[in-house]
Amino acid sequence: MNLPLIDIVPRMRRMVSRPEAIRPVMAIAALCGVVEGLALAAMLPAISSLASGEPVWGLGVDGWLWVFAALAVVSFAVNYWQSQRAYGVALDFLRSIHRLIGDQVARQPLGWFARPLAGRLSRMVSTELMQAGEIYAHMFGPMISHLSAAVVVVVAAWLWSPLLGLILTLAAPVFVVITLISTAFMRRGRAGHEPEEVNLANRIVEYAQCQGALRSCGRSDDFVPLHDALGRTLRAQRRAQWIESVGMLLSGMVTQGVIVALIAVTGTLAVTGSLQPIPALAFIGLALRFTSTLSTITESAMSLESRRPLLDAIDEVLTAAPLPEPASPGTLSEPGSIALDRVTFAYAPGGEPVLRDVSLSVPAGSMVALVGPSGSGKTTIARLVSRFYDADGGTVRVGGLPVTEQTGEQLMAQLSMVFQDVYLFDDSLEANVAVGREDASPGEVREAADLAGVTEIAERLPDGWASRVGEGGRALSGGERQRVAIARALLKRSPIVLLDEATSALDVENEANVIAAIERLRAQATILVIAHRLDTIAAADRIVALDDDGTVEAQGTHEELLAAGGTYARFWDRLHRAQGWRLEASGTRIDGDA
Ligand SMILES: Nc1ncnc2c1ncn2[C@@H]1O[C@H](COP(=O)(O)OP(=O)(O)OP(=O)(O)O)[C@@H](O)[C@H]1O
Repeated sequence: MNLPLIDIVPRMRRMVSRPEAIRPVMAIAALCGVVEGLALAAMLPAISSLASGEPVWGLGVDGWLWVFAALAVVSFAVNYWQSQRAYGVALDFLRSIHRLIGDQVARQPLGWFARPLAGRLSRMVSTELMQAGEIYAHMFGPMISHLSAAVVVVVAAWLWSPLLGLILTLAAPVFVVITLISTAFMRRGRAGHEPEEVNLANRIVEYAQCQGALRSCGRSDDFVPLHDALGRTLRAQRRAQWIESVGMLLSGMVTQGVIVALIAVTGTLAVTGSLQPIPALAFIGLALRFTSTLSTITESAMSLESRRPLLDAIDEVLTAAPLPEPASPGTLSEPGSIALDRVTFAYAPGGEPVLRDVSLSVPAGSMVALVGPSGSGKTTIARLVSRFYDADGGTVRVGGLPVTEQTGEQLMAQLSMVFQDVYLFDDSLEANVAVGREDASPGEVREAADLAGVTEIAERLPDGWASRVGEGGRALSGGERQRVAIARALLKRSPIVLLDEATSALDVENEANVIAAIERLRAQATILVIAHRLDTIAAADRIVALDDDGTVEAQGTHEELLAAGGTYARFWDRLHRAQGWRLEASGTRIDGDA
């Protein structure tokens, strides 16, 4: 069991740009506590003086009232100073944590973003960081000042009367124990419902994203995963509330118990004559404030504990290890080429391999088509080439150098990715093409757009090149988005293009544009294409056919593979019949044998 302050403070020091500013804030908070503790302790001589009418320690009632007034002014000033400094640290945290998370995100391999942790990011940066900032602004300071006030009161009680000092000292460990127990209950409760809440948030996003599919099945009111997640979250919250309330109940009961015990002990001492009645009364007043200070510390510890899951999540993002890479770029022995040498890969560590012993080579300037049944690992190969993940066995080379020996920047400079789920920014059509190369002139942007058939899209849209494409590019069709991605690749002029052809049927115009754009890409880059269309497969210099167990079934030219028969010949035949049927049915038969 950990007292929150002990392990949370060092963790939070790593999240600010000026950790050295935290110590003064804590020191000032401790000073606040000292002043508060002195004011509480001054009750003993002040009440004694009031009751006896005699000066105590040279001060009468008036004198003690002045002491209280002076302490109140000092307390106000120190509290103000402390909160200003604490806000400064909280603002520093908010500024630097966004940068730290941003840096981490930029260093992570692309595969990291498929993990649930990445989904957690948006919730984290939108709401949870503010809550974490509150720890600096509102939690550390009061907790420390209450702690130091409690210490001052105990010391003052010892000085006033060792017997009273002993009584208060004995009460303190009870609160330490109760704080440990309550925070443990709180932690247990949170651990139960936090994962369910994250899951619920993911299901809500999924529900919003799959509205089209649900409505088309007439099931938009009945999304079972969301319903289940909601039920589980409610049950987990109820359970957590029970567990947390046990902690709070226990802490409340013990506080009351300690108060009663203090009053009983003091009363007994007064009755037996060990303590004068007036000092006993003053001591009871002090003891009441002392216990309320201790119980405030317990409450603060519990509030701090309630923030632990979000600190854990921030920590998990900040400590996520990027894929190892060298400090400086290596030398490329075969620029523009790709080679996989006996590559094996599983998404889950120790899980069933998705790729087994895959070897293939894409010489510079060639076009190689990857074909195979759904789930055979074609996209996974493209992901390993772009180092979304590292292979478990074998070597992936780009430009002749293993991807693990290249810096991320070096690898990305060689690649353009034109995948099916092309993401466009909510900006103009022109700006979306220009993303391909930062220093491209407007003329070069237009030229690339022209070659990829994007000019035709611009001419159709009401605002031409300035038309906004909507978030993710939703104002454009899938084929149009892919043309924009090809224009980016043409503009970037990277030596290698990884292309995942659209599986969905493109309209005739889009299809013709995409085919023409691929031809232009071919003139300037090596292309590794995940091919779904007859024309692309037939036009490739080489074809790599994968089997559904993630092995390479055969590779060679189209003619060689057809002549060899096997899976590829059957696959070709099926594709031929399917696409031939589709094109004839649309009334615009295009020769599928092209
Ligand atoms: N991020 C992931 N995490 C876990 N498993 C995955 C992930 N992505 C893909 N897989 C699994 O890996 C296998 C290969 O998937 P991959 O997408 O590479 O196949 P594919 O040949 O490209 O399929 P398709 O033609 O349908 O796109 C599949 O069984 C798939 O379920």
